[in-house]
Amino acid sequence: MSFARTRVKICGTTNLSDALSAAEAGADAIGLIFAPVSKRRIDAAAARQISLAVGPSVGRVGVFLDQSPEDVLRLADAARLSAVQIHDRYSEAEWAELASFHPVVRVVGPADLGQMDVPAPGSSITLMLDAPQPGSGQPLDWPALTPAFPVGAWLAGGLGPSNVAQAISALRPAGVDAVSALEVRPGHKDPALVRAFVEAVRRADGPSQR
Ligand SMILES: O=C(O)c1ccccc1N[C@@H]1O[C@H](COP(=O)(O)O)[C@@H](O)[C@H]1O
Repeated sequence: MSFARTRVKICGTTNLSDALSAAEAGADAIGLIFAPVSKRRIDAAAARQISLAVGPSVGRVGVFLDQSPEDVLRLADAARLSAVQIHDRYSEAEWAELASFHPVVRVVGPADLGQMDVPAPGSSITLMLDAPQPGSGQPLDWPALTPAFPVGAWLAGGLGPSNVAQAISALRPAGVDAVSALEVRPGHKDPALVRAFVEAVRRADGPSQR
């Protein structure tokens, strides 16, 4: 499958104002983190209010770590999510079950590349490569990962306005995802950095894709 332009997800959204500025900047999706360990955690009621407010053209991706598939399904419904992003290791049966209800972003690390089957085009599972410590702002060694990076996968890990073009040029991901580099403090975005990030992605895509 070829992609018209690199999709952009602004993750760790905890409040309506940040959600609306991400939408206004042109983000394709916002991320709502339910992982109990996160400094950017949001509850289902607040997430639902944001989901309903951003409108139909902005995806709402729930982010989960150390949570069961049952918890994911319950929160996805309560928060009106359009997709779920999973940082856990589930069984093949659990992935299939989850993917029968929601589009799934399955997060993998550099060590997983080449060790697993890549979802077939049209599958409801999309891979996302992230750094081993999610949400830590640590970039990966993109040139070293180029040969193994799966077609159609998304990229996260230490991305921001100043380095996303380099990452796109090395790996040509279907989408990019960022948190730490866009914040004034955990859970609170700098709208200027969010705008700069979206603009940097659009510039990296080239004029024909804008
Ligand atoms: O950001 C978090 O707190 C977090 C916690 C648990 C799971 C995932 C989390 N964030 C994810 O981390 C990557 C990128 O983060 P960064 O840009 O390197 O700070 C992204 O996939 C977030 O969804």
